[in-house]
Formats: sequence, C-alpha cells, structure tokens
Amino acid sequence: MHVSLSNQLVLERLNMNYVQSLAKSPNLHYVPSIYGYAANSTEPPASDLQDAIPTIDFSLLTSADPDLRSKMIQELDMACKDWGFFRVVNHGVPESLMNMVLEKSKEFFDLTEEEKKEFEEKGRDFLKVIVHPEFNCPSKPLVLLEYSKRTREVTKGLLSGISAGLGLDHSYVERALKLDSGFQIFAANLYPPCPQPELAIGLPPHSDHGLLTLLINNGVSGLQIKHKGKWFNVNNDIPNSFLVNTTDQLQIFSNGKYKSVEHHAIVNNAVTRLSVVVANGPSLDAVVEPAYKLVTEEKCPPKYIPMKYMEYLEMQQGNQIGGKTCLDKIRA
Ligand SMILES: O=C(O)CCC(=O)C(=O)O
Ligand SMILES: [Fe+2]
Repeated sequence: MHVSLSNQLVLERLNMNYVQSLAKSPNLHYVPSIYGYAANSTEPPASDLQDAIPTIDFSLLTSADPDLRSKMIQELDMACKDWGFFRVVNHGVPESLMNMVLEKSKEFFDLTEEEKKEFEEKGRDFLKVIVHPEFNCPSKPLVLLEYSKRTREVTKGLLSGISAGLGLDHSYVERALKLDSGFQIFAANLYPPCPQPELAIGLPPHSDHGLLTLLINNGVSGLQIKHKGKWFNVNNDIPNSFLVNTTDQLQIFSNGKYKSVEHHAIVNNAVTRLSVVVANGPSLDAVVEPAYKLVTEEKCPPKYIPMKYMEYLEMQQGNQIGGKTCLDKIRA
C-alpha cells in the first residue's frame, strides 16, 4: 500500500490540511497505512532518459523564417505523437515572473489555516484556482493574473503549431475550441519530505483533462511520465523552461494521434518539492470531437463521441483519479 502525499487533488478526498500537518509532525517516522494508495508492484522502477525528452524552441515556432517554423512544427508534432510530453524553451515568459509565481505559491502554503479559509469559503479547493475566463482568485494577486495571461499566450502559440502539425489551418484549434474563452486552472502542489518515500506517492497516476498543461517546479525532481509502458523520471529541468504534457481533449481532437500522457509525482525523504501547474483547456461550452479533417468514414472513423468540455469535466469529477477512465467512457 502506498499513501498519497501531495496537497492538491488528493485533498479533495482527504482532510485538506492533513498532509501538511502530518509532514510537520515530530513523530512522523513512518507512513500511516489508513490513507492507502495501491501501487502496481509488478512495474519496474522508473528510468532516467532525460535527454530523450523533446525540447521545443518556442521562438522558432513563431519565427518569420518559414523553414525554421516548419521544422519546429514537425518536431512539435513528433513530440506530441511519440511522447505527449516536451520542454518548451525561449517562450518569452520572464524568468523573474516564473520565480515569483513559485515564491508566492510557497508563501501560500505557509499561511495560517485561518488565512487559507478565505479560499475555502468560495467553494473551491484552496490550492486550485480558476484563472480564466474568469479570474476567481479571492485576493487577485497581479503576479498570478500576469502568469495566467502569459501562459495562455504560450499555450495559444503551441496549439497553433499543433494545429499546423495536424495538417489544419494554424488557427483551427483556436477557433474550433474557442480558446479566447478557454478554461484555465492554476494549481500548486506541495510535496513535503516523507520518511518512507518508497511506500508513498505524491500524486497518483492520472492524465490531465484539458489540452496542454504547463508545469514548473522548484528544481526538485519528482515528476514521472509513462512512455511506451514504462515510467521515466523527468529530472531537474533546463532553467526557465516549461514542462508541457498533452492531455485528454487533445487526444480526442486529434482522434487519438496524440495521446494524453499518464503521469504521477513521487516524493523523497529529504526536501520539499513544489510544482506549479497551469492546465489549459477549451472553452467550457466548446463541443470537442475529432477534427473533421482527421476522420474519414472508412479508413479513419472518429474514435470519440462529441462532448462539451464542461460535461467531460463533470464526468471526470465523479470519477476516482487514476488512469484514463474518462477517455475510455467516450470511445465511439
Ligand atoms: O507535481 C507534479 O509534478 C505533477 C502535478 C500534476 O500532474 C497535476 O497537478 O496535474
Ligand atoms: Fe497532472
């Protein structure tokens, strides 16, 4: 049995402050078994294949030189197809802003329980904030507002490249999925040190529901992705880069050409890990279905039924985290 020790999604099921106070407890020498997480013990340990993870140079993706641009579009297409995971460099989001977001997120976890209540009263998980199309954060920090805007721009640029890589007009995804009112969630995950990391899991395996998720962290490793049936460590990142994964709605839209990558977070017994995630999805009222150009009646029939993104989210909420069970539910 493994225990889930992150402070994000799992908190929807555990007592919200349980993990942090548990981690701070002077008597914590072992992982209590009551919050069990059943790991697949037949799986081999994760490997390091850091260099293989593709790197996308965002500045080339938007370059005025058509050759450079089309080469990067091709690399992006391969990255989505083969990995569902890549780094993004030269994206134009200032390093100072990224560091500030990490710093402010860390400060959030240091707030008193009383101060954190402000977030709970609004009926939200206090570590997860909807930032677009409405900015729902109670205290409206400018840094978060700016980060939300800048990461949306990067997402739009990547999706324009992805649209072209799928053989569609570069603005097709933007128009079809109404990205101007795209649903964006900001989340911070804190993983305190754990005395028995081999018995624990930070965040259980799952795929994300939107189109692209952008992740940064405080330099402590812990993210692992599943690639060709095996887990891989995503070690400390190239400074100032984003880790990006393709998610459920992109798998649907691309009719399965791109896979929503399964990932999880592990913990360690020495240092606290912090990750900051921006999940970027279609508009809540956009109907997501395989792009018409990617399907043909005989050779390539649609693999998924059309569904409003909002309805997909509702379906996912009623589901236990783990695997890709929601995608399985909407197969055509
Ligand atoms: O903390 C991480 O590295 C993973 C976080 C994650 O997968 C998520 O928030 O959906
Ligand atoms: Fe995730």
